[in-house]
Amino acid sequence: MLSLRNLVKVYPGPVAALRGVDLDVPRGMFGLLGPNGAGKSTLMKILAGLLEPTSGEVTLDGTDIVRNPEALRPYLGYLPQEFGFYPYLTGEAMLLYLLELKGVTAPQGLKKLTAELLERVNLTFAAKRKVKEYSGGMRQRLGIAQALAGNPKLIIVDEPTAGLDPEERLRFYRLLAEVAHERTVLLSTHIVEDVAMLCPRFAVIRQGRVVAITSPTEAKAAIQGTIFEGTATAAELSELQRTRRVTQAVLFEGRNRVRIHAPNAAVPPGFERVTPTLEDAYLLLMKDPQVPSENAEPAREVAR
Ligand SMILES: Nc1ncnc2c1ncn2[C@@H]1O[C@H](COP(=O)(O)OP(=O)(O)OP(=O)(O)O)[C@@H](O)[C@H]1O
Repeated sequence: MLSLRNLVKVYPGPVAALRGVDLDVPRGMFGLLGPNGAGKSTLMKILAGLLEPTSGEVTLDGTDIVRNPEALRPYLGYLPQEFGFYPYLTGEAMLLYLLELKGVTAPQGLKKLTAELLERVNLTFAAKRKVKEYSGGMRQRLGIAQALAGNPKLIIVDEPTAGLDPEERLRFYRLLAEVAHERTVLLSTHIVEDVAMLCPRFAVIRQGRVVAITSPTEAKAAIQGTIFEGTATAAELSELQRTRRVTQAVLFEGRNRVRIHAPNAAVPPGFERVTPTLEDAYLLLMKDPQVPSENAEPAREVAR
C-alpha cells in the first residue's frame, strides 16, 4: 500500500502545487484525475523520488520514500510525461541502455531481459527499428518496458495516453491493465476516458487538493437522475451557462447539444433525463463551489 499524508509542495514564487494531500493507494490500477496544473506531475515526481516535498509523508509498504528514496528505487517503475528517447537508437538498443542506466541486474543477462521486455509490450517486431520511426503508442510501450524492468511493486505513469490515436490508446490500456494485475499502478491523467476504462478507484485532484476518492460506478450513481440533455440556441446556451451547471455543450449536426445538472430545479422545455457519464460527474466536481480553492479541505468519499 502506498500512503500519502498531508503532502505539501510549495515552489518558489510561491506556488502552492500540493496543499495537503492524503491518499491511500491499494494494489491494482488507481487513477489520479485532474485538469492541467492541478498538481499531478508534482505528486508523481515526489513519488518517483525526483522532487522533495515541502512537508508531509509518503510510505510504500511502511518504508518512508521521502527520507529514503534510494530504498525505493528497486521497487519503482516510472514513466514520466516527457520521456527522453534517443531517436537514432533502435528500440532494442534504447531499452538496453535504459536498463543499464537504471542499474537493473538480470541472472539471464540484460540482452535476454531486453528481449523479454520487448516481447511483454508487443514490440519484438520493431526491436531493430529506430525509435524515431516508432508511433506515439510504440514509444509509450517502450516506456512501459523500462518501467517494468526489475519487476517493481509500484509503477507510476504520468499522462501516458495524451497524443495517442484511439487504436493506440486502446492497445496501451490493455497493456496497463495487464501490468496492474500484479502490482500498484498509479495513473495520472486529465482524460476521463482513461479512468473510465482502467481504474476501479480513483482520486480527483483540483488545485493541489484531493477533492474526491471514488470509483467510476459510485461517481455516476451519485448523480443518477439529475442529468438532462437537450438542444439550445446560442442565446439559450449562454443563459443555461449563467443559471445552471452545464456538464457538456457540444455541436451536434450544427446545433448545441447541452447536458445540465438539475437535481431539484425545473428542467427547461425539451430536455430529457439521461444516464450520467463519468465526464458529467467529473465536470460537476470541477465546478463544485463547495470545494474551496484556498482553504484546507479533507478528501471526500463520494457516495460510499
Ligand atoms: N518548477 C516549478 N516552479 C514553479 N511552479 C511550478 C513548477 N512546476 C510546476 N509548477 C506549478 O505548480 C502547479 C502544479 O503543476 P503540475 O505540473 O504538478 O500540474 P499537473 O496537474 O501535472 O499539470 P500538467 O498536466 O499541465 O503537467 C502549476 O500551477 C504549475 O504552474
